[in-house]
Amino acid sequence: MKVSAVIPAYNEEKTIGNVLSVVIDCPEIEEVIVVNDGSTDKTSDVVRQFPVQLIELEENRGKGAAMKVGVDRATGDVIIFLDADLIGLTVKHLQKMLAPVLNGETDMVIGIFEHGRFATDLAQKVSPFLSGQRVVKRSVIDGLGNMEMTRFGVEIALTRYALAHNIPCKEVYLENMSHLMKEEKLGLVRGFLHRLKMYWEIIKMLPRRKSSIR
Ligand SMILES: O=c1ccn([C@@H]2O[C@H](COP(=O)(O)OP(=O)(O)O)[C@@H](O)[C@H]2O)c(=O)[nH]1
Ligand SMILES: O=C(O)[C@@H](COP(=O)(O)O)O[C@H]1O[C@H](CO)[C@@H](O)[C@H](O)[C@H]1O
Repeated sequence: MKVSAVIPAYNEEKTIGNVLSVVIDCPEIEEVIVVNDGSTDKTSDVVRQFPVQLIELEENRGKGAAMKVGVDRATGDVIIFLDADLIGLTVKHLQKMLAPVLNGETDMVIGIFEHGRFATDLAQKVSPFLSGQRVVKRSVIDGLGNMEMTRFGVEIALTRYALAHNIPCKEVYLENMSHLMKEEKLGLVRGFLHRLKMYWEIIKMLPRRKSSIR
């Protein structure tokens, strides 16, 4: 099975170089596609220093849309999605995530931070289904109709789709990995406001409760 990496990136000039230097060293990954989701920093300048494909979106369209654009360009049967702000990524992490799909054990893998940093470990312990580190068979993604609308709800949408269709899914632990938090990127106040917006985008993808009014 051919593996494509799809990396959505919005203002990640500080971290995307380290992520790409590891991803291009992973022998199982045959193509790497970065989708610059309307960044206003030097994300694209950094990406151009690597032998990867770069797709530029003129405006910010949200994470789910950036991922969909990347999937549409990708030619692999298996897609590994990675965030561009990872800290501590290694080739071993990538191989640990890829193995269960490549050996036929499962159709989706979710990578969970472990022993990285307290705050990011805790977030993923509480809500592992939000993690952006995923390996997914293309056939699964193709079934998800609304990916481009989901923004930060994309992971919940993927997880819900897998549950609804009995698609096998496995979690693997990614030791000593973390990511930059919104508050670290944007400052406490702006970061927190962006966090609230993200939670709203996630909530919108949750199933609606049936009305109790008869
Ligand atoms: O509108 C957005 C928001 C985020 N991202 C990317 O999605 C990944 C996960 O985002 P994260 O949870 O780190 O949120 P952020 O802190 O970037 O808001 C990162 O690679 C971001 O650059 C994106 O492509 N478009
Ligand atoms: O960990 C979380 O609470 C959020 C927000 O992370 P930050 O610490 O604000 O970067 O990030 C996760 O959830 C997002 C929505 O599902 C995903 O898109 C991210 O990949 C994931 O890291």
